[in-house]
Amino acid sequence: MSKIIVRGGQRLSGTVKVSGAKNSVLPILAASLLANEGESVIHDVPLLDDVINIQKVIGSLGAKISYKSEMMYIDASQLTSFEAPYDLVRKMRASFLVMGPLLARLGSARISLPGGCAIGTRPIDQHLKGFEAMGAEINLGQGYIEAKTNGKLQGAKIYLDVASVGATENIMMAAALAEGTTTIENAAKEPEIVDLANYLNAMGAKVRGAGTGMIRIEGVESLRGVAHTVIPDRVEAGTYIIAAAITGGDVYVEGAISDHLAPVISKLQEMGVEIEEGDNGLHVRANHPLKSVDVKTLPYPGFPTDMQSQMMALLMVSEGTSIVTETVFENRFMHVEEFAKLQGQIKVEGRSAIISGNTPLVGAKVCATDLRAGAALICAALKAEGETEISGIYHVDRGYVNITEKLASLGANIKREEVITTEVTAAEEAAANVIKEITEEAVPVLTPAVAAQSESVPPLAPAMSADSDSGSFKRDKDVAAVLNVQPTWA
Ligand SMILES: CC(=O)N[C@H]1[C@@H](OP(=O)(O)OP(=O)(O)OC[C@H]2O[C@@H](n3ccc(=O)[nH]c3=O)[C@H](O)[C@@H]2O)O[C@H](CO)[C@@H](O)[C@@H]1O
Ligand SMILES: C=C(OP(=O)(O)O)C(=O)O
Repeated sequence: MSKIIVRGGQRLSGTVKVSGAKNSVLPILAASLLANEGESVIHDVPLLDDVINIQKVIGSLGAKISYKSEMMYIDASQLTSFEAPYDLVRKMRASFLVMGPLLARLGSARISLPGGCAIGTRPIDQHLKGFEAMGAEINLGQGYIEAKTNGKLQGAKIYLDVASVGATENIMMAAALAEGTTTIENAAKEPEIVDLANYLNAMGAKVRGAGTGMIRIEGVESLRGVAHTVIPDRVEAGTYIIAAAITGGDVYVEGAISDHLAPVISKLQEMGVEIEEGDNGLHVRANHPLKSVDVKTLPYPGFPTDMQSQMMALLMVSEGTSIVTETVFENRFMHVEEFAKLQGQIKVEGRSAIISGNTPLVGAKVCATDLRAGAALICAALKAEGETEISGIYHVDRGYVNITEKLASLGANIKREEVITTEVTAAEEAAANVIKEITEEAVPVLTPAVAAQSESVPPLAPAMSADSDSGSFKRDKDVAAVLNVQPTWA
């Protein structure tokens, strides 16, 4: 376990380079499973905990996968298993993205229910609805989802009830090798969807319309491994922009793409932050006081939920009152309690948080309750008076490459310390309880503190064999209901 210690008050200046996007590289690595010939070489791969984890998942399926100097090499010509086991999948949401490729390539997939940040119920009903429309039979039980097809998947017309990023990606990958044409209506439009479509098309797929609400995929016979460079991480870039702004700094965020960050840039400019387009990045300058603004998270091209907590950190020290409304995930305000320990003044009312600005933040011991909450606490700590100690850093390691080194290079007084403890903080317990409430019927639960320490050796995935066809998987309506939980505020 690690903690990050920040002594606030340093104004950031200099250049910081953005790494490849976590949310692009994860589906792209999963899509590599679709190639039955040739090696894929993925460039600008950020070596994050999530990437290491999906590398293990892909390796456990029999593909050859290795990493060197920000490049991932994948040869999926021989797959030996269609099962992604609990020990690997529980750690992150995106591991469920191997379901579509496995189903399309092998006609079978058995995947544990996915983990990820405890920011909401995060059902997967839209993924399953898509697979079923393409002719897959889905069974649920013992915390696993098993999908099977009789022959090839069939192209279908699929309307997503919510514009889910993961469901759009999973269905797009499955449809790439299906027979006939698939349309995804109300598809997610995120830049990571476009990146995945570009990769699939380079592999030989026929995907059109990615980046719009209607994606059309004409199935092809086979796909091959190719080289591809992952887009820069817009959330990492946004986090450094906020870090610069909160310290009244002057920072060049190299690699940041303004189009991908349009709503974040607009809101920051409304607050008085200067953001200028450079040759290959964004130049950020801020002079306090900054003005308050209201923010509402929405699917792309709206304000990203993954930037909500970092924005809230900045609003705490800006002038006036702001309202932040979270519409994507129903439990994404867990950082508010942690901000209160830094003396932030925030009141939560349903889906909105009301932030009283101009608060002098004071350092304290806090805990990252999820990935972006951890990043937001680091931003707040950069402005707080005195020392802030942030635990729960394993969340941050899922999404940020070398965050302490990058911020230190901009002049931040920040360091990382390894700690050996079995203590579970109240915040970690709360985060674990959320996962528990959501999944107690479906998957066993480990508290994050225990989970982070127990690097258990994953069991060997079963080789493909006839007995995988056993009737031990019965559709369990109760579990299905759990998977389809509606947000409490909907
Ligand atoms: C690895 C990755 O790319 N993660 C991103 C992805 O997560 P992820 O793909 O999990 O997020 P989704 O877009 O699927 O979720 C959006 C909303 O749809 C709901 N939903 C989703 C699927 C489903 O089958 N049924 C359903 O109801 C979710 O509960 C949520 O309320 O998009 C989120 C929203 O931009 C980001 O915060 C995550 O960083
Ligand atoms: C919520 C996030 O990630 P995931 O979907 O992998 O949990 C995130 O990147 O902020």
